[in-house]
Amino acid sequence: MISVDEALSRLFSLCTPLPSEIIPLRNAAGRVLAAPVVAGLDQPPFAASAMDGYAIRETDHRAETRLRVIGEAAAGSGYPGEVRAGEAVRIFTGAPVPKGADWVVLQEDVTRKDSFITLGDRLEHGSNIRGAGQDFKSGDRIEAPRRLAPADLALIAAMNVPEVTVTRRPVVALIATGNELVMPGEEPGPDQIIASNSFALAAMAESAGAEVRMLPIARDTEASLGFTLDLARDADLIVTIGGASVGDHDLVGKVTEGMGMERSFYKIAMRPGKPLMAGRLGTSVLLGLPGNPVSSVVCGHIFMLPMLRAMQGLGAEPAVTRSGNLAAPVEANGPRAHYMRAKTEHRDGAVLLHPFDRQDSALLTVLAEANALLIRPVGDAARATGAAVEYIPL
Ligand SMILES: Nc1nc2c(c(=O)[nH]1)N[C@H]1C(S)=C(S)[C@@H](COP(=O)(O)OP(=O)(O)OC[C@H]3O[C@@H](n4cnc5c(N)ncnc54)[C@H](O)[C@@H]3O)O[C@H]1N2
Ligand code: MOO
Repeated sequence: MISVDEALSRLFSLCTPLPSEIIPLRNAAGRVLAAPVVAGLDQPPFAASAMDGYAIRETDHRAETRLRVIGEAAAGSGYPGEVRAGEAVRIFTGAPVPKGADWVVLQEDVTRKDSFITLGDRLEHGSNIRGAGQDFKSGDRIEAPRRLAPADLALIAAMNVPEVTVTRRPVVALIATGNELVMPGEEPGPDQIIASNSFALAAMAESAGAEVRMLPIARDTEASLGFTLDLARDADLIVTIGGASVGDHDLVGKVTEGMGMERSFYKIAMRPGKPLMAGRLGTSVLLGLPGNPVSSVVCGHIFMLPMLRAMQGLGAEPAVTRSGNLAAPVEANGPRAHYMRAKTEHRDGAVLLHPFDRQDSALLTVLAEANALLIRPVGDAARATGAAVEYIPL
């Protein structure tokens, strides 16, 4: 059995960044930038007022000065003339500051009578002017790769860039396997259960930017599995669920190899997740997850999500880990790295981890309560309350 790190590094070597495509900015949320975005203008393009008030000269910004109002500047329609000493232009937030003016006095700080204003006796500091290009300048860049967050979309829009070059979404084909499975909403037979894992895995893959195809459940026959795998041929990543272990009905390894899969590995020193398998099948990468619901989802976090990020050009990075402290003692760990379902508690600036008592890899109720995977390294000794540990936030 290879280690989790070795498995991940073999998986990364199967994943190459996908080609890029140009898409409208409106559709770019969550996509990964594949080419830099270059600003087409300065922002703001002109010195702009940050407040509603009066544009004046700084030398007139003196308590109780009286100034003549000579015109108005609003957002979208500036004042065409110049502000001279002793003059003011009524100005609104976002309007270009007229020539000659280098200060905006707040309307709250003046009294207006007819076409004159008188500044108060207590004046605020600060010019209330946003300098041209103070946010960004023409030619400034947003570098790739970068997953586009909502604020990035606003920034790109402000740069006057209506389309972006992004990495194509990885196409993920999800195949649940097993005679015992029926889809939610169907009537299970006496020996059957509901297929559940695919729903978590589909949601996870989609949140990582993938396009997911949930294929029909494959039955435990070579013909059914072969037929369903054929439907997945054009996917970038084929994820099978179940049928990975050593039972007579665990056919994924046999069938995929019969179809020409070059196996990269089978079985890893991980709990849950031991019977993980991977390889290349035609132009796809195949990730064979164990069927136990928790095993498949944990492997989804540790392997599938980093693979999807690598395919989108975000580099070969494992799941993010954080440091915390045990809120309860844990027993010594065995020969497989254990990813224990746990819940975090924030206390006095530290993160405390409460591992769940029940760690059976079939317990979806526990998984749904967990927000962390507490990592127990291979052969780790028993640890007392307070011991420093690493965890993966879920
Ligand atoms: N003799 C051995 N038996 C087992 C071993 C072993 O080393 N020797 N490993 C165990 C471990 S660890 C795991 S993990 C499981 C994984 O087995 P499979 O990948 O072959 O999974 P299945 O047998 O198909 O299913 C396991 C379990 O999960 C249920 N399942 C499967 N798919 C789904 C689904 N899509 N949604 C919900 N539940 C699903 C299935 O009904 C089984 O109960 O093998 C151990 N056995
Ligand atoms: O590897 Mo299995 O997932 O321990 O239950």
